[in-house]
Amino acid sequence: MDVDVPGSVPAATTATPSARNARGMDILTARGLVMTYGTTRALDGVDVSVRAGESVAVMGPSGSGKTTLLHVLAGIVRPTSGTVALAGADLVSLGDAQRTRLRREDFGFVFQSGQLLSELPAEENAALPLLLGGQSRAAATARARDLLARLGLAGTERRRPGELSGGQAQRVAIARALVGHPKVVFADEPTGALDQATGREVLDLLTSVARENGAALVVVTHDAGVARWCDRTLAMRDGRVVSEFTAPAGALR
Ligand SMILES: Nc1ncnc2c1ncn2[C@@H]1O[C@H](COP(=O)(O)OP(=O)(O)OP(=O)(O)O)[C@@H](O)[C@H]1O
Repeated sequence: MDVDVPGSVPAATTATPSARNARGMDILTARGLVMTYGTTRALDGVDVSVRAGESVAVMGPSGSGKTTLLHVLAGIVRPTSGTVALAGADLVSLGDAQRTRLRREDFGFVFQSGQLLSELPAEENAALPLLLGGQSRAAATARARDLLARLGLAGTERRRPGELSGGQAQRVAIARALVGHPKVVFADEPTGALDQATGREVLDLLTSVARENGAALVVVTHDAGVARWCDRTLAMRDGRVVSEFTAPAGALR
């Protein structure tokens, strides 16, 4: 699809110092990202900064490099060249074990669908990162239940994924992404498998609950209405960020 970002203007003219400092310090900074697959330049010189607690939507046509950018920012793949730093620490040069630990402790992930374990009830699915990290079952499920309630799922904590609607299952996945107090949540088409109304409800919850929990959010989406909930929207084309829209300060979000 084509990007339709209302009022979008070239990136270089939007990021004024006052707007950039509105929410906090840069937590994630990428410079000069290039990613080539054979002759394809999936990323062709991308600079991106994400501030602590900020929500950033990434939009663009199919093949423009959105998922590649998300994976490089999250340390899932190494770029061909360029740097990614989390709170000043260079992700690209870390060893695999350190990058895995950092991903587990500092990042949360929400994918399109199919990420819950079918045999576990909602609260254990949501608590999983804490349980795997060695937290007590009581503390982990208490935190998970709090988040599930905030996401409108009070009363469904003991249901297994097969007993939840698609929108409810994605809300459990959001709880799981946030349960460990990550610095950044990455979401790749988190509403792609949902109808538009349910998808918008889930996006609204994802952005507001991430904000409440102090997590920055980077979300790849085809829903042009996402600018309504995110602080900033980046539009990509041919491996580059071609425009950027910053929501006005004080916008109702
Ligand atoms: N592992 C890979 N091997 C080879 N080429 C790849 C690989 N991953 C991505 N590409 C190519 O890089 C380009 C960008 O892909 P990417 O998945 O990042 O785009 P996208 O904007 O997320 O697309 P979509 O909206 O369709 O998911 C495409 O041309 C794609 O074919």
